[in-house]
Amino acid sequence: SHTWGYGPHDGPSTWIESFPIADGLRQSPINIIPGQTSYDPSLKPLKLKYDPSNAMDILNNGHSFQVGFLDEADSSTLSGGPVSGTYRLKQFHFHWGARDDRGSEHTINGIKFPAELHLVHWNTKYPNFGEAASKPDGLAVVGVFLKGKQTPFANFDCKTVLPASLDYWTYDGSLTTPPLLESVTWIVLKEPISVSPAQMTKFRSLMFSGEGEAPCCMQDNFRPPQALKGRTVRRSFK
Ligand SMILES: COCCCN1C=C(N)c2cc(S(N)(=O)=O)sc2S1(=O)=O
Ligand SMILES: [Zn+2]
Repeated sequence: SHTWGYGPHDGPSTWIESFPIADGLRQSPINIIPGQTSYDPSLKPLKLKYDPSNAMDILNNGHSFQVGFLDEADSSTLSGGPVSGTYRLKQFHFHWGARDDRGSEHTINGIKFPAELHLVHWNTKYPNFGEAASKPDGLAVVGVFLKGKQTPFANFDCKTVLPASLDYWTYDGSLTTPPLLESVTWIVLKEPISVSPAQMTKFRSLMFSGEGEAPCCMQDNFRPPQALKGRTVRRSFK
């Protein structure tokens, strides 16, 4: 089928039919094995600057929901960390499971979290997002695990969404959804943030299906871990 999804007939195992790069050398997500990562003292601290006034819209794109940001200026940016230059925030979105025992895309020692947040940034050395998305250093996505916990969840503001620690793992990877472009420097934070059961229920009440179609709950919208193929995963912390 020309559209891709997460079901039995259009899910991750079928994507290679339309996107041969699915079996490429730097595919994402991956399973992170902390004992097999290498500490790189030359890695700089992550520098994240987010301006809530840049938030523009929220959209159900049929495979997640995403919050879009105005990216005409360097007001919401990522710099430092494993990247050089300045990357602008374009959108953030989530991946989650039908139940709390799965949902994240990256895993740690095979452990899946209930959900994972992706903050997508593009390299301002390129003229726009579309150009950047096809370059090996074009995108930088910050991945944040969500773990279950009874906790009130204030209004969603990028400043409050990040955990206390910005310690991270980093590796060269790809988009985890078609077109699976191998243009992403992945920066996966070690410390998860908390999300309440009510929040997870809200995620699972979203729909893959559109208006007037048979309702199909949006859940299990995650790609399983892909082969490392010789890549090194570096960490910013001892
Ligand atoms: C030219 O545009 C190519 C596609 C653009 N994007 C669509 C996605 N599904 C997508 C998934 C992303 S993820 N799950 O790897 O962070 S980032 C991202 S995205 O960069 O915002
Ligand atoms: Zn994602």
